[in-house]
Amino acid sequence: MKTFEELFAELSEKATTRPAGSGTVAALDAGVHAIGKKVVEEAAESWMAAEYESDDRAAEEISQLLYHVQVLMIAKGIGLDQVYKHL
Ligand SMILES: N=c1c2ncn([C@@H]3O[C@H](COP(=O)(O)OP(=O)(O)OP(=O)(O)O)[C@@H](O)[C@H]3O)c2ncn1[C@@H]1O[C@H](COP(=O)(O)O)[C@@H](O)[C@H]1O
Repeated sequence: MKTFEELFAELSEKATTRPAGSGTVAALDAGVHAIGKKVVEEAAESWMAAEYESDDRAAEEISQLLYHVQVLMIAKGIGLDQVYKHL
């Protein structure tokens, strides 16, 4: 288990070190357009799971949404503080 901040630190490190086999590196290489499509896809899956599936399934889809949102942030060079200042 990891926190939102811990995942962001892990993904940021992967973006810098670019380890072989990293899905995050592949997603970053695919670009903002492709990452954005994944964000929309996972948002829709979160919505559907919340309406029609168990709370645990909804939580799983939401975790995937948060992951892809973080990848989008890293692709754009947007840090956590830049987002948090708007909360
Ligand atoms: N938390 C996640 C995470 N959540 C979602 N995903 C990706 O998002 C996809 C979402 O699942 P779906 O079932 O919707 O995907 P799919 O449509 O079948 O998959 P694709 O064909 O789109 O890949 C997963 O297949 C993963 O590719 C994640 N990929 C990685 N992480 C974590 O990110 C860290 C770095 O991962 P790597 O960069 O792969 O090392 C690790 O801690 C991982 O646990």
